[in-house]
Amino acid sequence: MEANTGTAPHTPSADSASPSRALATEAVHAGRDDLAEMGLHAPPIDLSTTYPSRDSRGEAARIDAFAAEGLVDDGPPIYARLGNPTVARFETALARLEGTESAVAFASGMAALTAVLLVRGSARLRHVVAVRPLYGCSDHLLSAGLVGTEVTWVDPEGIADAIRPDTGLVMVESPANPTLAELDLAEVARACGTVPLLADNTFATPVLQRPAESGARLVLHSATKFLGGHGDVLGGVVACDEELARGLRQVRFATGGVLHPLAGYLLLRGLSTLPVRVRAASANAAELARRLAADPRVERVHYPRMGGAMVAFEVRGDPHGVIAGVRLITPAVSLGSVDSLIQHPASISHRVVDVEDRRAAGVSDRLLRMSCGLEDVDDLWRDLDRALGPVPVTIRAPTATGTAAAEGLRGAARGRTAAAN
Ligand code: MET
Repeated sequence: MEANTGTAPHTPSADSASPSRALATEAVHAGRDDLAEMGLHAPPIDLSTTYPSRDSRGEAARIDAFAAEGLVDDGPPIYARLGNPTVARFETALARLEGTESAVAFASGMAALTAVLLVRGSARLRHVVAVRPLYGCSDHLLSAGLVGTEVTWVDPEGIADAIRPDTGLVMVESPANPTLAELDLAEVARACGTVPLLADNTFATPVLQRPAESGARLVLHSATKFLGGHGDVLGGVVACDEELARGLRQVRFATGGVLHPLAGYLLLRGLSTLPVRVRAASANAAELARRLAADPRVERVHYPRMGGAMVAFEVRGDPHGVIAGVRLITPAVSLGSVDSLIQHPASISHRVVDVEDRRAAGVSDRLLRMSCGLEDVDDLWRDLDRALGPVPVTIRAPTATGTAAAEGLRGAARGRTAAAN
């Protein structure tokens, strides 16, 4: 049971006043700074749905403050939909890793994105400017206008011109799901002017990139992926300034897409190994990207300049055959686990995107997306090699096309990734 000690574990920025510490240190200590004082080592899990209080007048005032302004104080949360101390530890830690004032956690990445759209929409800023590709369900949520938004899709160069008086958000993902295309986030942020930029940082993680340092006001994660890291917890989180966080807490309270405390515990635990996992998985991905780029059965390889655990590649043969052929690598959607996963975006992660839009965004029907885990790289290659099938005698040598892909592969070929620097 999490004790309500007055150390405000459910105040997201509770330990943001501590001096700047390196990412590896924050990963294992942030969100846990009060534990020694409490006589604990492992973070406690608070499963309470409600919190007793004999002070109804005080609770009324606190509910007013929370509902009207998203304000959190040092007291217990009243009811689990307002907040939870275990979840707040994860929020504190993630905000520290992303270098933001606050973070607000949700039941999933899609619940987190929905809350952002609702916050902006409630200020009558319903228009969103977005750059493809995004994760398929993010694209679908915007395109279908399911929460009342209207989207204008643009190339990065078209962002400034697409902004209107009612634009409430610019949304990008870099490296993008699933093509791994990279954007210059500082340049994108400049093009946004005063409109908040939301950067989906799920693929990079704060280990490789901290979008807030480049001017993104909102940093989105599907926490299900690298933050959790073990494929056993669903969650989402937005790292941002406290002003936006208050709006997000109000929406979370009103709509109920809260993160379960056990998930909060697992995500906090996942963060402690995030830097080590991302670096090890990146080394595997860089090596596989290099081997794939040299393979005649592969048409094109996409690997980000910044490195990372994701690699995408277009096969000359049948992509479904590769999915059916892997034995060590798990043929499943999702990413960021300790074990390797592979999926066919046109069939799964980007199925809900209109086929023409999908192809125009570079998501070809022959594209496969692999999330590299921590296995031995030679075992992974043996599995991929077998799944790719026999080498036809007549086919050409592969090429790495696209500037990011080509640059990334040159980096990979040198055995260099951003994570290793
Ligand atoms: C339900 S499909 C996708 C899940 C996850 N966001 C992915 O890109 O793999």
